[in-house]
Amino acid sequence: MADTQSQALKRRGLMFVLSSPSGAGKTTISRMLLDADDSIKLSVSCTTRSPRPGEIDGVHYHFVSDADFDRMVEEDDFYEWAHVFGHRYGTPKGHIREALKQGQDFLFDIDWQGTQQLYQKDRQDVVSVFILPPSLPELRRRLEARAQDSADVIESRMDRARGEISHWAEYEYVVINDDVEACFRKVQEILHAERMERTRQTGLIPFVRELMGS
Ligand SMILES: Nc1nc2c(ncn2[C@@H]2O[C@H](COP(=O)(O)OP(=O)(O)O)[C@@H](O)[C@H]2O)c(=O)[nH]1
Ligand SMILES: Nc1ncnc2c1ncn2[C@@H]1O[C@H](COP(=O)(O)OP(=O)(O)O)[C@@H](O)[C@H]1O
Repeated sequence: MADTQSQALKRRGLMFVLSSPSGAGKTTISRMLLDADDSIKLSVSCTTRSPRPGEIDGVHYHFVSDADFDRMVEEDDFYEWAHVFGHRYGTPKGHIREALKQGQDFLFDIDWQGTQQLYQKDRQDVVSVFILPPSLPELRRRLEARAQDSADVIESRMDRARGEISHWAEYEYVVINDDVEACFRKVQEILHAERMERTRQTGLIPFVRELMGS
């Protein structure tokens, strides 16, 4: 039987935010979600940090110079931006607002500062999820196993982890990333449930009118 709700009813898109201390697994979970779900697109951020091995410009980040970032700030091209780990990161405005109206969902891998800015601008469209590591020693193991940062960068990420974790209660959902598959399924369930949230389903009013014959 056709699923009327997912096929026919119009829906406003949502801004699905994943935050965590560095190394807790938000990039891994984001990639699993993007692979599994054609209806959500990554909001590709700009950053002044250098690419890690395997990162592709325009796919994982737009890697920009300090001067380019300055120009984008001046021209008001960012939806939100913040200083993180001595670099700047920002969400380019692009066509996000227009696309949300058309029902497009966006995934944001951003920190707590960016999440606060989205809350202030578009609270009703934001669904926020904080990913916690099972323990701090495990967080360190993951940063070391990722093997993409020098020892002093790992130290500085560990130093900042407590500060980032202290923002956990500003998020609507909190998931512990112990087993990666289990964590992914929980995050996916949150996304599926939030798509059904009544006020996002803009097609419900005409549907119910017709259902009731008025
Ligand atoms: N506010 C904000 N934070 C961002 C943005 N893009 C990435 N971040 C955050 O910057 C932090 C550092 O990201 P990254 O250098 O990729 O390291 P990671 O934490 O190991 O993935 C993470 O907390 C990201 O969520 C953005 O556009 N805006
Ligand atoms: N549940 C998990 N168990 C073990 N290793 C994990 C788990 N989730 C992620 N990892 C690994 O930990 C490292 C950091 O994950 P990553 O997704 O890059 O974190 P973040 O984007 O939050 O910095 C990666 O090497 C990743 O493969």
